[in-house]
Amino acid sequence: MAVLVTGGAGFLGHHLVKLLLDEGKEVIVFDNLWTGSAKNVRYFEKHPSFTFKHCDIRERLPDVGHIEQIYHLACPASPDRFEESPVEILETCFQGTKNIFDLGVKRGARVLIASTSETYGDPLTSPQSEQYRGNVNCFGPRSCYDEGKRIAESLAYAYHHKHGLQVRIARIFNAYGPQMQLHDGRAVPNFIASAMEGQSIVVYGDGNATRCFQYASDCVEGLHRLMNSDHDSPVNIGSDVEMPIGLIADMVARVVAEKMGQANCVDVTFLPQREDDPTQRQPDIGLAKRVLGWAPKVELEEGLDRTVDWFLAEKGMASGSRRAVGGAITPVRL
Ligand SMILES: O=C(O)[C@H]1O[C@H](OP(=O)(O)OP(=O)(O)OC[C@H]2O[C@@H](n3ccc(=O)[nH]c3=O)[C@H](O)[C@@H]2O)[C@H](O)[C@@H](O)[C@@H]1O
Repeated sequence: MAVLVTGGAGFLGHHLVKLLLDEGKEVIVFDNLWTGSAKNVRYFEKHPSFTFKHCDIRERLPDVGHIEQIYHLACPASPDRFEESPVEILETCFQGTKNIFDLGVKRGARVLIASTSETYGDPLTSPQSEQYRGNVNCFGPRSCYDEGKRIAESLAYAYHHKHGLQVRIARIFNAYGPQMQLHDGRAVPNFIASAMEGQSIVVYGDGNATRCFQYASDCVEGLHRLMNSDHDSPVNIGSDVEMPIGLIADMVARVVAEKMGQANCVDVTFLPQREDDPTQRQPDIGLAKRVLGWAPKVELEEGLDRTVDWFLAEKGMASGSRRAVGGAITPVRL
């Protein structure tokens, strides 16, 4: 079976491509390497079932033969990019998604889109179930992504009803893991980068904003199960273990210091909260458990351990033996 992955050179794309190749699929990747990496592509280039097409999904798409499924992941996902390239992100979410849906109709392929917890905006209720309609600011620094992903979901609904396209919608909550860019801008790689470089970790706000981080392999397993399920309404894919960001910063500082054999952790600096940054986020994953038989397996401690090992290896800084670490850890209230 041939499967197309848009954004397959990105962080989640990499893990998904690996899973699909491992199960014997023919995989074609579309990526313009905007936020994805050539290194992620090189990793697979010798695989006989892998094809890479360097292209921008906002433009005319390259020809592909028979494909049965499309995982549509292509879009920058770091809030830093939202501020740099809002127009391009909106174009990707609307025109890019529309081009992919047209391809899905032409080829009779099922399309799964990577939507997001950001469709709930700064939620007024917690945990967020798929029925919650969200609290999104349509005129702010995050709106290109939040509204972009909401229009992508609307397009999925429209194509399903007008053209009979088979759609699957995954609302992904805060994924992290190996293959992220060190300077991606999201919390986990930022915290690891600062700790590895011996710099203070920057936390926006008072450290009490919460997130639930899910490890990459859990996330792509959820996407894969959703694609192969009968469920055509949105499904939350995330961990439901909620933690304050300040505590995650402390955990990262400690893991990096232990692995680098340092006696003290880097400290944490608090800067003002960013505009429209959600203060509380936790998915209700009851639906994913029921209809997909899926729940995340990798605990945060284990996932951070593996992720830090990967970043250290990438930088040629082999992980040292772990030792107890002292130093100032900023206490955080939940
Ligand atoms: O995965 C999701 O559910 C969505 O949320 C993410 O947005 P956000 O939750 O803000 O992700 P991060 O940038 O990792 O930030 C998490 C929290 O850490 C804080 N943060 C981030 C980076 C940093 O250096 N310091 C810091 O305190 C942020 O202000 C925020 O409160 C991104 O928008 C998307 O990748 C994704 O669709």
